[in-house]
Amino acid sequence: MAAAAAAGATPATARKALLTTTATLLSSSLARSRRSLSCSAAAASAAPRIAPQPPDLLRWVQREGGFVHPALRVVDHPEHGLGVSAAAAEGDIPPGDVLIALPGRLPLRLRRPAGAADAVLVQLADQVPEELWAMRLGLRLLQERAKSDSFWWPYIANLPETFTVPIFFPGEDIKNLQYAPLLHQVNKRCRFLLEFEKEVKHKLGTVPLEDHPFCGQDVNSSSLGWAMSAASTRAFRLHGEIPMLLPLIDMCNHSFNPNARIVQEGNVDSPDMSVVAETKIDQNAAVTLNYGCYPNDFFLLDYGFVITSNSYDQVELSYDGTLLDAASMAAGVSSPNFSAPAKWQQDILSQLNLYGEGAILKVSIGGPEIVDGRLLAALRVIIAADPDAVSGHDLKTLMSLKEKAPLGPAVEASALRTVLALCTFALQHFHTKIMEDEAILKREPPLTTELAVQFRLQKKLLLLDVIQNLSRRIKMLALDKSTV
Ligand SMILES: C[S@@+](CC[C@H](N)C(=O)[O-])C[C@H]1O[C@@H](n2cnc3c(N)ncnc32)[C@H](O)[C@@H]1O
Repeated sequence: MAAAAAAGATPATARKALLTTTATLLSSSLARSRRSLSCSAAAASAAPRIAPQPPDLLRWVQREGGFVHPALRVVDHPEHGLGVSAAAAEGDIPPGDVLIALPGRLPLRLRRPAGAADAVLVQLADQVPEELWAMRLGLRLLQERAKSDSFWWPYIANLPETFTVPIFFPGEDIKNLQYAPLLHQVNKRCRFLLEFEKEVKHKLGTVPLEDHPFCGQDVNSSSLGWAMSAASTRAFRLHGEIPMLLPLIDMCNHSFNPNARIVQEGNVDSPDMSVVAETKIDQNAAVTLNYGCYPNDFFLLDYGFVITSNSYDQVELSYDGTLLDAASMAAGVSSPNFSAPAKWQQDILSQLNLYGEGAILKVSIGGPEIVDGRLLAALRVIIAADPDAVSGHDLKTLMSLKEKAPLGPAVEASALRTVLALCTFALQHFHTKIMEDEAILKREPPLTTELAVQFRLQKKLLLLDVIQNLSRRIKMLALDKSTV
C-alpha cells in the first residue's frame, strides 16, 4: 500500500503554455463577425467577467421565455463570487415554489451537426476522452464565444474570465498541493490540453474559413483550458446524461445543505430545466444547490474551491502488500502476510477486487465510511489468519466498521491499529506540518496558494480525525475485553 501524498509538479512547459495570454486574431476580414478567445491566468480575487459590463442575465432569461421568481437577484458573495439570492423586502419563498425555469432552447450543449462547422466541432469532440467531457462541452462554448452574433452572448458575457482550477496554478502552488493523486490529475489535464491544441490546430489547418467552428480564430491550450474550466465549473449532468450549461441556474453556488434543487422536464432534445425551492428561503438568503457529495479533490479540480470540514473528503491510498506488512508490524502484528496471502485469503481478496487480474487497488481513508470497506475487510481477513473464524461471515459484514469486531476484539484492534499506522505514514508524506499550513493561511497569501495550502491542510485534519476516531474504538475494544 503506497501512501498517496507526495510532491510532484506539472511539467514547466505545460504550465507556461497554459498561463500564457494568447489571442491570435487571424484574417482581418472576419474581425467583425467574431469575438476574441483571449484568456488569462488565474485571478488573485473574484474573477472578472468576459465582458466588462455584461448584459443583465436575469432580464435576458425572462426575455427569452424563461421564468425568474420576482424575489431573485444576482449578487456578489464575498467568498463564492456571484450568486443568486432572495432579495430583502420580498418576503420568504415557501418550499415548492419555482425559482427559475428555462425553456428548452436556453441550455447550451453539444448539438447534432447543423452544418459543416458543427460537423468539424463534433469530430474534434470525438477525440476527447469521455472522462474529459467538460472539454467536449467547452468546444461548443468556445464556438459560441467566437461568434459576434451568438444567441448565447448575454450568457457568455457574464462568464468569469478566469478560473481558480489547478491547471492554471503557478508551479509553486501546484507543488504546494503535496498530494500525489491530485497532482497526477492536474498533470494529466495539462498534458491533454497541450496535445489537444496540436490536434485542433492540425485539423483546423485544412478547414475552409466558412466551415471553421471558431470563425477562423486560433485556438490554443489557454483558450481550450478556459473553455474546459468554464464547463467543469458550471455544467450540470442530470441523471448522468449529456452535460449542459444552464444560464442563470449556474449562478447558484454550492452547499451540502442546499435550499433548492434542479428539476428536469421535457425530452432529451429539448429539456425544460427549473430550480425549485427545497426548503423555505429567507429574505437575503443565497439560493444554493448541491453540486454533489464528493471529496475536495473533485471540488478543487473541477470547480476551483476547497470545502473545509468536508465530511466526504478522503485520502487515497493504493493497496500494496509490502506497505501493509510494514504498517501492521508498526501496529504490533507479529508476522503479517499481506505480501503473501494464503490461497483462501487470495479468494476473499479477489472477491474484494484487491487481488488478481483487473484488481482495483485504489482504496481510501475518510469520508462517511471512515475506512474503505474493501480495505477494512482485507485487513480483518489477513490478520485473522484463520479460515474457520472467517468462513461464517459474509463480505458485507467484514466490510462494515459498524459491525463491531466480527472476527473478535484482538483481530479488530490489530486491524484498526494498522489503519492508524497507515494514517501516520500518509501524514509523513506531506512536507509541512499542520501548524505551518495554518500560519501560511493566516498571512493571507495569494488565492492559488491559499487554495493549495487549504487543500493539503484539510487532508491532514481528516487523517487526524480518523486517528482520533479509531483510537476511541480501540479503547472501547479494550474496555469490552476487560469487562468480559
Ligand atoms: C456554478 S458556478 C456558481 C456561480 C459563480 N459563483 C460565479 O461567480 O459565476 C460555480 C463556481 O462558484 C464558486 N462557488 C460555488 N459554490 C461555492 C462554495 N460553496 N464555496 C466556494 N466557492 C463556490 C466556485 O468558483 C465555482 O467554480
